[in-house]
Amino acid sequence: MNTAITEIERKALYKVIYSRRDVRGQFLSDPVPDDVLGRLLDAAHHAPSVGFMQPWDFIVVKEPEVRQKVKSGFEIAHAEAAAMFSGKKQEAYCSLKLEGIMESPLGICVTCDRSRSGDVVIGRTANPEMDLYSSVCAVQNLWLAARAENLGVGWVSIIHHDHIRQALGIPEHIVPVAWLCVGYVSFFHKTPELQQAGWLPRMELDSLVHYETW
Ligand SMILES: Cc1cc2c(cc1C)N(C[C@H](O)[C@H](O)[C@H](O)COP(=O)(O)O)c1[nH]c(=O)[nH]c(=O)c1N2
Repeated sequence: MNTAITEIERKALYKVIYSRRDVRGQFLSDPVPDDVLGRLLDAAHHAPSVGFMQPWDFIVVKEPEVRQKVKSGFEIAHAEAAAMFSGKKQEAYCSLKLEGIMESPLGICVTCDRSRSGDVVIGRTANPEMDLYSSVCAVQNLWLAARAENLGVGWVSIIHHDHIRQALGIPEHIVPVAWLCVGYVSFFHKTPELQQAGWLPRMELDSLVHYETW
């Protein structure tokens, strides 16, 4: 099998990477077809994982009542976060739209089972957090696959994980990693919304790349 990537395929991949956005306020209520959802989850499941541990589970949530429980958790953590800023920064924070939990027709919670393949895992012996990073790789695969399907994804982390655990009945030994709002969108912003709002600019790549030593 020829596994070389063609120029058209390469361009498509970079288009997906550069046009992926964190979506908060542009969700449409159109349902996500099951075959499309299946492709997203399968893309996530093909992420790299430490020792091939595949520590993830995916909780697919369509019911508005369940999503409302998650939204309530966001509201609590959002109020706490607002109190951590002051003055103009607080004003700016409060003006940001930072979730689309009820607007998106679908929520997907990505988790990490830290005990999935026993105590000793290849690649995780010196750095036990590698299992969590693996679940984050699954999130990124899902995010990019969604963009390729013209679906928006928004990661909502302004919520205490125990709240998600309770809302979704997640067992004690499983760690919630991400709540993702998923759905079709009216449009994709060209640049990150936080950049557009003047919160932070994109840093110069040159300032972040070091050669040989720091
Ligand atoms: C781990 C993690 C956690 C969060 C995010 C991202 C990641 C990686 N982001 C999205 C984040 O704000 C966004 O990715 C950046 O602003 C860059 O924008 P684009 O993703 O390029 O559109 C995010 N966005 C948001 O509105 N509410 C949130 O709680 C979070 N939480």
